[in-house]
Amino acid sequence: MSFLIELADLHKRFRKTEAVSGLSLQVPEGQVTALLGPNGAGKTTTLKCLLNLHRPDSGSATVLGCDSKKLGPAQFTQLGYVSESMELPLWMTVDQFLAYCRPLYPQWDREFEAKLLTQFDLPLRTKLRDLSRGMRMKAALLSSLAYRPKLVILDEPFSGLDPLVRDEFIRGLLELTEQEGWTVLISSHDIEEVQRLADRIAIINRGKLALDETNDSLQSRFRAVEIHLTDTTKPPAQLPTTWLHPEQAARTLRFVESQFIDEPTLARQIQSHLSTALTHQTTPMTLREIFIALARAYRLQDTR
Ligand SMILES: Nc1ncnc2c1ncn2[C@@H]1O[C@H](COP(=O)(O)OP(=O)(O)OP(=O)(O)O)[C@@H](O)[C@H]1O
Repeated sequence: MSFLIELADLHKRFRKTEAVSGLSLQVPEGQVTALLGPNGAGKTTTLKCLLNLHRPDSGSATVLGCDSKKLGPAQFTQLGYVSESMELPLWMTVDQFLAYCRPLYPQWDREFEAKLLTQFDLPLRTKLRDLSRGMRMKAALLSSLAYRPKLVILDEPFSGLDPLVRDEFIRGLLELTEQEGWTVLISSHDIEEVQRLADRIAIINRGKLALDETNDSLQSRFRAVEIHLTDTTKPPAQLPTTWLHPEQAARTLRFVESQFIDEPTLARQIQSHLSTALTHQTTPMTLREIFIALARAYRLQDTR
C-alpha cells in the first residue's frame, strides 16, 4: 500500500495552545480517509500544516512524496484543497474565476468542468460576492476538482450545501474515487455524509491520533446493547472496560460494546458479569452514534 500523506510526530503550537501534539497518520492511495474529532481537536491545523499554510514546530508532514515545507507547482497541480474558510476573489464572476484558474493547471479538463458546472448548477455571470455561501463552496469545489487532482483535501466541504447538493456531491465524489482512484482526506462534522464516503476513519483528540481504522471494522466492532434484568439491583462496579457508558434505568441496562465479536461471545460475557440478566438485544450503530460514544469516552479520559 502506498501513502500520499504521511505525518510523523507532528507538533504545532500557538502560544499556549498545543494544537497538534505528536500526530502520526498515513493516508493510503486510492481511499477516502475521514479526519474526525471534537471542536478544537487540531484537524484544520493538521490540514494547514500539510499544505504548508502553517509551519510545523517539529515532526514531519510528507505530501505526494514531498516534504510539506517544500511543496511547489509540481505538487500543487496534483492537489485539490477546499476549505470552508478559504478566500476567493469575490470581485470575479464564476466565469472569470474559472478562466483565472484554468491556466494554473495544465491538466485542467474542460469537459469535466462543464459536467461539474451542470451538476452544481452555478450561474456563470454572477459575481462570487453575490453568491450564497453554499454556491461559493460549490465554485471553490469546482475549481479544485476540474483539474482532476491526484489528492483532494477537503476541510468542512459540506458546510452551506443543501441536502440535495450534498447528495449529488457525495455521489460525484464516490464515482470519481472509484473510477479514477482519487485519494481524499476529508475533515467534517457532517458524519452522515462521512459515513457514506469514507473507507477509513481517523479520529483526532487533543492534537493526537485517537483512532485509525477502516469504516467497516469500526462499524462491525461497535454495538448498542440493551439488557433486561430480573430486578432493579445496581450492576457490579467492575464491568468490562469495553462496555462504554453503562446506564441503568429500572430493569434495563444500556451500554455501547466497543469490542463486539459475535452474539455468543457477548452472551457469555453478559452471563459472567450480570447474574440478573434475563435477555439482551444488540443493535448496529451508525458512524455518528459511534463517534458520539467515543467522543464522550475521550472527554471522560481528559477530565480524569
Ligand atoms: N491561528 C491560531 N492562533 C491561535 N490558536 C489557534 C490558531 N488556529 C487554531 N488555534 C487553536 O488550536 C486548536 C486547534 O484548532 P483547529 O482549528 O485545528 O481545530 P479543529 O479540530 O479544526 O476544530 P473545529 O472542529 O472546531 O473546526 C484550538 O484550540 C484553536 O483555538
